[in-house]
Amino acid sequence: MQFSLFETPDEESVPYQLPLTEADVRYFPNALSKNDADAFFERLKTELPWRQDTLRLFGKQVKIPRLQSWHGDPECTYTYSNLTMPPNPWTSSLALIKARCEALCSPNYGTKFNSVLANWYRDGQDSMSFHSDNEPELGTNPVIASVTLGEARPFVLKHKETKEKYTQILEHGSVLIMAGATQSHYVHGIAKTAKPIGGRINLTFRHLIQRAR
Ligand SMILES: O=C(O)CCC(=O)C(=O)O
Ligand SMILES: [Fe+2]
Repeated sequence: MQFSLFETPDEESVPYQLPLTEADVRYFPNALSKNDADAFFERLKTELPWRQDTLRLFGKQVKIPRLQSWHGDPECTYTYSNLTMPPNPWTSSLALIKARCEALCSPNYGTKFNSVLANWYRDGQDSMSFHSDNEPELGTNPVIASVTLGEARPFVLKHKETKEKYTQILEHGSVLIMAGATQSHYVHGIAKTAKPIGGRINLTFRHLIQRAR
């Protein structure tokens, strides 16, 4: 399969700064062209080694309501909700999308990503509860690039103190960049919906800091 990753010229990917206090969140609606986004969506569904992970909650093993796959440089073992995940290697599509996210980050942050968490929301019953991406490995004020492929879903940011909520619909081919103090002041999540909807793949690119040994 041939990807024309930079089919969308940079100047068309104008970011929208979300009107949030104590946060820095930018939304690029057409970060990937429609053709590339369609092709990546189909390819990632079959290319990634999707796992159904479970969590221990109130003494019971509970299935996480989505499938996941963790990828990155070899040193990027990730601990998430008591799960320790050694990284799967980069695939060609993940590496191409990573390059696109780094290009979008370059004017403001110059972040290079070394890992990505892929989430597959199979239907409206799959979700992600409110959380902050504030694991110690991410360091202070992490830059996180979140890519959406497939069904658009509302992404809700909630201020930790005022509880004020802001919703951004994340569309097919979009990239959302969270930076600055966003993780310190807000939680974010994807709610379930009873509507009959299709699948969505989300990729959150991160830069993990290696702990001194
Ligand atoms: O699916 C999304 O848009 C959010 C994913 C997310 O918050 C995460 O992986 O930490
Ligand atoms: Fe998150």
